[in-house]
Amino acid sequence: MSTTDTLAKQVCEACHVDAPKVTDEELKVLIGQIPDWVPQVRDNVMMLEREYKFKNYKLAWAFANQVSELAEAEFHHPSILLEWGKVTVTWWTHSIGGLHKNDFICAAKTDQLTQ
Ligand SMILES: C[C@H](O)[C@H](O)[C@H]1CNC2=NC(N)=NC(=O)C2=N1
Repeated sequence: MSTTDTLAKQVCEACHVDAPKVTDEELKVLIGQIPDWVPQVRDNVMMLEREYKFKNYKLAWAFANQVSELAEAEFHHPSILLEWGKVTVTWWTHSIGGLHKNDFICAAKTDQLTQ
């Protein structure tokens, strides 16, 4: 079982405003488990982002719906940009303005949707 699988098998914990952001050390370890995801910083908020490519709009739309279902199941919600043949998914934790372990779990779960 890959470390991504391990991460994907975990469930998100309820996140409160004083939940800890991942440390730099944790970031290094966790990002290694989801190698296709890129840390991005926007308005001083660190996020995880990945682009998924599809043959057409309909397939991209169906994937975006699967990600939305995942978000509701985990009650942790990403930004989803749906375009023709492409879906960009961005995870971060609004309540702490940065990255929590939940974001890495959800990124790994998002990857599993394409397998
Ligand atoms: C309003 C609602 O409680 C919040 O948006 C919840 C649910 N979904 C969430 N999703 C994300 N990504 N971060 C949050 O802090 C969060 N909190």
